[in-house]
Amino acid sequence: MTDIVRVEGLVKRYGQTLALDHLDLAVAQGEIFGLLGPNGCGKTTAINCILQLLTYDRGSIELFGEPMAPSRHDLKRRIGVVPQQVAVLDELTVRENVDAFCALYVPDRRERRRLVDEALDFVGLAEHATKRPRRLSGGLARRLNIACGIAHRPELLFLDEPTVAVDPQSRNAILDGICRLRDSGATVVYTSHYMEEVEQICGRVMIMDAGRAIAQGTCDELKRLIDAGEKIVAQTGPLAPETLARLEALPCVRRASYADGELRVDCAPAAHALVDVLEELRAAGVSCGRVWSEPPTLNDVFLELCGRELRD
Ligand SMILES: Nc1ncnc2c1ncn2[C@@H]1O[C@H](COP(=O)(O)OP(=O)(O)OP(=O)(O)O)[C@@H](O)[C@H]1O
Repeated sequence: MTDIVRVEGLVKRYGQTLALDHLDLAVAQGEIFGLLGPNGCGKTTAINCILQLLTYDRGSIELFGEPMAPSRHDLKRRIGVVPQQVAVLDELTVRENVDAFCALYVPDRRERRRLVDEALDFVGLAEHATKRPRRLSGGLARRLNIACGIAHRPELLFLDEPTVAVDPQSRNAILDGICRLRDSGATVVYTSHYMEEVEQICGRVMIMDAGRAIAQGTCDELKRLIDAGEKIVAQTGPLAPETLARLEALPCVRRASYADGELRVDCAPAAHALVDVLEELRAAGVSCGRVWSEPPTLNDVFLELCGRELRD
């Protein structure tokens, strides 16, 4: 598969702050690639360097197989950007905003009318087309931000935390829309500090911390990097210490603990421990309320690789 984005050894300093520390990145055609990391890890800086909106100290950047440079307007034309902050003009209506951004790339007025209509439909804003942006809710304003970034039909789209502080309905509409863009052939780079979103839509993910790539791969590949399996949780009455000890003695169990009416059992990777755990509880005469099993999450991966929670 062709790499649409290829970044090698990217270094960016802001004074004493090393924001990007020899970052390598390769995004294949037609994938949604997630940049996942806590606030301040360098996601926005990476995107802005790739787009040549920031100068950088070292490294090489290729887009569509060609070297990227500030003067490469031919490449920039093929890119869409949805910045982290909603960046629209309050003096213009919703429709006029999308048209103004689209006009940067598409001079023909009639073609633009069709593209703007399609973009407004796509993000579900057609009925708000004549409103001023300030009359939109936060979620709808973010959808407008997206419409402005996609109306000219970019082949490569950068979305920088597009769902921060949006309502669940707009969030789902945004995530669904991004998958539809991928299905129509676009390549998407998606930054987020929400692991659930990244797991939901990204084919491959890079975990970033302190300007560095900590790990990358599919979500399943990342989870296989760590030494953790499923968590089993059971609602029970208080448990005797011997019961916890017997559970911990099971070969598939790493740790068992009890707090606030819930038994929590951390299992070894790839272990199928539920039956063994339930049998041990039954043998000890413990009855359970609700019992569930949670697979490891990207937060567990981040915790193990970086020593802290993704959101702390
Ligand atoms: N203009 C700037 N001047 C100085 N330091 C900056 C500047 N912009 C970013 N930084 C620093 O560079 C590092 C990376 O910031 P960046 O905004 O790229 O991270 P991020 O992962 O996108 O975080 P967020 O999700 O909060 O935007 C941080 O330590 C930040 O404080």
